[in-house]
Amino acid sequence: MSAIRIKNLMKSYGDFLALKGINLEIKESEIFALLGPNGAGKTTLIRILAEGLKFDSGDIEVFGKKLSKKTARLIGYVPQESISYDLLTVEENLAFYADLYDAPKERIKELIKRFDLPAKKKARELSGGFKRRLNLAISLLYEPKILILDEPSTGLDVPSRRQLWEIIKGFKREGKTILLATHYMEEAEALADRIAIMNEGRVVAVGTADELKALIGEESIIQVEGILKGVEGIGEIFPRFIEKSGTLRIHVKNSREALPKIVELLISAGSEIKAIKVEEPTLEDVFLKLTGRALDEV
Ligand SMILES: Nc1ncnc2c1ncn2[C@@H]1O[C@H](COP(=O)(O)OP(=O)(O)OP(=O)(O)O)[C@@H](O)[C@H]1O
Repeated sequence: MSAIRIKNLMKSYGDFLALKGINLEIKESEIFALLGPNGAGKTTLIRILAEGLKFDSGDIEVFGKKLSKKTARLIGYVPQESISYDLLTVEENLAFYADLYDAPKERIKELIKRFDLPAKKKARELSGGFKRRLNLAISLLYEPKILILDEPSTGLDVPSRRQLWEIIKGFKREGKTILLATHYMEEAEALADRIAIMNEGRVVAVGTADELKALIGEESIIQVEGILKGVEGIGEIFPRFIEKSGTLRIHVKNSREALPKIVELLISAGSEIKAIKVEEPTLEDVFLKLTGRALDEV
C-alpha cells in the first residue's frame, strides 16, 4: 500500500507557481527523499502534507484516504526551524506538546530514554544535534506512522549528522514511512530507498540512487583537482561541469578524447593540476544533467 499518493498537485503563491503538477507515490515503510536546491518547492510540498497548507488543485491520499485533519494525525513533522521552547527544559517541552497533541504522558519518559536526552536541561543549553533530537522526540509523541523531516541535518556537524541518520534508519526498521527534504546529495544517498529530484516546482526524476545515476547514460565524468585556472574555457567545449572548492567535474561523451584537451586547456591557462581521474557519477551529476545547473546553485 502507498503511504502517500500525490496526483497533479499545484500550488501558487500569488502569481508565482511554486508546485507545477507534482505526481508522487511514497510506499509504506520506505525512506523517500526529496532532493533539490533551495527554492525547488520541497518545503511547500511538505507544508501541504504536514501543516495543511492550502493548495490550488490536485489530490493527496494518506494510506488510501484523502488528506484531512484526521489523516494528519498519522503524520509526524519536524520542520526546518526548531519548535522547542528555549526556556523550558527537555521534559517540560515534551510535556507541553504532549498536552497540545493530547498524547499519552508515558511517552515522555520513553522518548527521553530513547533519544538519550538530558531531561532537566533547558532547550537553549542543548547542542544542535540534541536540539534536533528533541524536535524529533516531539514529533513522535503521538506515534505517527509517517514521519516528515525538512532538511533534518542542516547546521549539524558531521558526527551529529551521522547519529541522526542512524536514528532515522531506526524509524524505518520499526516500519515507519519517512519523507525527508534535503539539498545534500550525501544525505539522500545515505538514507533514502528512493529519491525524487526536484527543480523549480517539478519532480524531474524518481528512483533509487542507482537508477538515477543510470540516467547519466554513456557519458563519463572527469574530475580534476588542483589550483584551477581557465575553467571558462572548459565550458566552451564541455558545457556541463561543476566547479567546487578546487574540484572540477566535467561531463564528457568520450573520456579518452576529452582528457588531453582538458589538461591542455587548464595547463595553458596556468592551472596546477594535482589529480585527474574518470569518476563514477554522483546524484549531483545527475541533477546537472537533468537541469543544467548544480545542486547548491541558488
Ligand atoms: N509564503 C511564500 N510566499 C511567496 N513565495 C513563496 C512562499 N514560500 C515559498 N515561496 C517561493 O516558492 C518557491 C519554493 O519554495 P520552497 O520553500 O518550497 O522551496 P524549497 O525547495 O523547500 O527550498 P528551501 O530549502 O529554501 O526551503 C521559492 O521560489 C520560494 O521563494
